[in-house]
Amino acid sequence: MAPDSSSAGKKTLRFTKMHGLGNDFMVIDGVTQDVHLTAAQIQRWADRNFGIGFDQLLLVEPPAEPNVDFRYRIFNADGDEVEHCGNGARCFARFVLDQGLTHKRVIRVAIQKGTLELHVHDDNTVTVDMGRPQLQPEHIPFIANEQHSVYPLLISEHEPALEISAVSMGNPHCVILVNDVDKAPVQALGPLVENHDAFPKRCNVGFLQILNRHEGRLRVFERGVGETLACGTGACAAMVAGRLRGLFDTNVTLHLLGGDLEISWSGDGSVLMTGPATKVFEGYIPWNNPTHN
Ligand SMILES: N[C@@H](CCC[C@H](N)C(=O)O)C(=O)O
Repeated sequence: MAPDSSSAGKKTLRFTKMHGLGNDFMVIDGVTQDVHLTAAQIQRWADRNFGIGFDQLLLVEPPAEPNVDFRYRIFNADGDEVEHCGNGARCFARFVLDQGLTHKRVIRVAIQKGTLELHVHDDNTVTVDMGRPQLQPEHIPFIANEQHSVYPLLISEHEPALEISAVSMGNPHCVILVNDVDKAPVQALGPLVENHDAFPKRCNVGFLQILNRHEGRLRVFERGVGETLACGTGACAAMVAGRLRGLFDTNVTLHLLGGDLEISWSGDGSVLMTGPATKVFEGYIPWNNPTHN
């Protein structure tokens, strides 16, 4: 019998552990469970030694507006709520189908900024319409006087400025072209760029190696997490950066540490992302609903 997961007093919370190419998630059904989370609680669960361990926590809630099926909220491992998560969106779609929360194969979901449409295919991959990239500096946000596809970013007085692209996929991304991702200084540069003054809301930092017009390799140092095995919004931002520089065609396969994503962008309109979503296990965790203390 399942432990008592009712939300009155000190009980348990039902969750599912999932991943999209190794970018891993604790996914919580906030439709049938009454869930209120604190940043400290999320940090404890995210801990890979003392908690469940994950890059992001995904909270699925009933819709708050018409014409959408659900609302889905995203929290980084550091407890901050963020705007968007591409790998998480695919896992969200699999989750609501697996849990019987919907039978639809085309699902509309509200995120912090706007609405996503997700298509679940027969092979269980999911295509997500990730929306239009935003390039105006004030929308990223990025400090610059005018919009360019490449900006100089000074990290140290003693080093030449980095050449970066700044892209919002709803969340802020900085994309740096490198010759070989295996040798990219991800751990050294990642935190410096993530917290650079030019990105007032911090940023996710992508290191992109172009292989040819249809293929690239990508590593991402994620805001609020560190390097992850894959980043869906990061892959879309890398596609946009590569295309703005004239280096990618419309359909590109991006090889991430955890596997491949297919990204399409015509140079205008929405970016489409297709990839897998995998369930690992379901569990219950002791939980004291903070609103019932
Ligand atoms: N892993 C994600 C992105 C999650 C949010 C990101 N760390 C941020 O702070 O914006 C993805 O697959 O897109």
